[in-house]
Amino acid sequence: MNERPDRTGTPGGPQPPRPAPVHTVTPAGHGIPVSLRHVLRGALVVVEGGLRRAGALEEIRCETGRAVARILPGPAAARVGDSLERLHLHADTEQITAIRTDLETRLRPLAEAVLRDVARALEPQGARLYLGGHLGIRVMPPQRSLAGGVPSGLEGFLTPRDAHVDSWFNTAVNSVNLWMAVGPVRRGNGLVFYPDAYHRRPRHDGRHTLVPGQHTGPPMDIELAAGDILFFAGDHLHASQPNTTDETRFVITKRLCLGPPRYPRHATGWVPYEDPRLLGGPLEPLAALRSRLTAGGVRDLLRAWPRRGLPRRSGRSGPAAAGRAR
Ligand SMILES: O=C(O)CCC(=O)C(=O)O
Ligand SMILES: [Fe+2]
Repeated sequence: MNERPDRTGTPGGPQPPRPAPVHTVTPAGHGIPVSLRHVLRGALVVVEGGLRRAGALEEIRCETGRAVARILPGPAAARVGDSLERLHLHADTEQITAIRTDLETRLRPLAEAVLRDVARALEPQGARLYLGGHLGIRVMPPQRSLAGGVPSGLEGFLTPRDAHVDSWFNTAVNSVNLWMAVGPVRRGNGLVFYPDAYHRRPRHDGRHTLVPGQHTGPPMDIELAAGDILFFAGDHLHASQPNTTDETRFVITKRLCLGPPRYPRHATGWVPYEDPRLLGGPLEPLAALRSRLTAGGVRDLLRAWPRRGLPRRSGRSGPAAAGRAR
């Protein structure tokens, strides 16, 4: 049974998650039939094989294989081979952490290309889309294999992140999460959602912790095949499922905003979203301006100024530069 840290106000204590209701769509020749409005109303939508478009899944897995070969001794890397799900059998926690960190740099251009491709392929949304600077490389080994000095600050990336809403951190409230399965996601190593809590604005402690005792409704989990992309509203209450399976779970996350980003007043950070029309041209340096010229963007400048002067343009360059949104 999956044990979850339980801050949620489920009467009678923690309940095992039930399968979440998801809408499954298949990309067709003309594009990806997903309405982001529907997602922002709370729907969980799976785009079957979305990451296989343009061979992205294979490229990501190959690049990951190269990271494994750079960090593990030859024989261990050979034993991992194509089976990234078995990484924890041949790499210790420190090595997995190093591979994950390496991938934050190596996979960034590819993940950005996937996001641009998906945004282009989506059915017309009736509003401009903005591309999030966030990149999440989420390599989650089975809990029982994590040993020794598990580094802090990697909750949601290497170790489980408790129930949260993404905009408590740095994302916009109108942001949609693209949770892209690089390997299979099982019940027992994925995400849990609390759909009843969506739109109820669950209270948090001012940082990233849910105030206990609130009604969140029952937890629901999901299963994905390698290559599937789950679209969900980042402001769904959700949590990592502590990995009780025998497989390392590997997911990459990017984000899209429907319309100009709106940041909540009490966010602890800020992440840029870029106007794709300006990317790749002379106006590219202005691509994140729309998200900078928001109350959240200005608050972030004021927060950052005394510490490090004016920040650079955006989080697109440099590993984990935009701060890690959860
Ligand atoms: O993958 C996980 O365990 C956490 C994911 C998450 O919180 C997110 O994508 O916002
Ligand atoms: Fe999250």
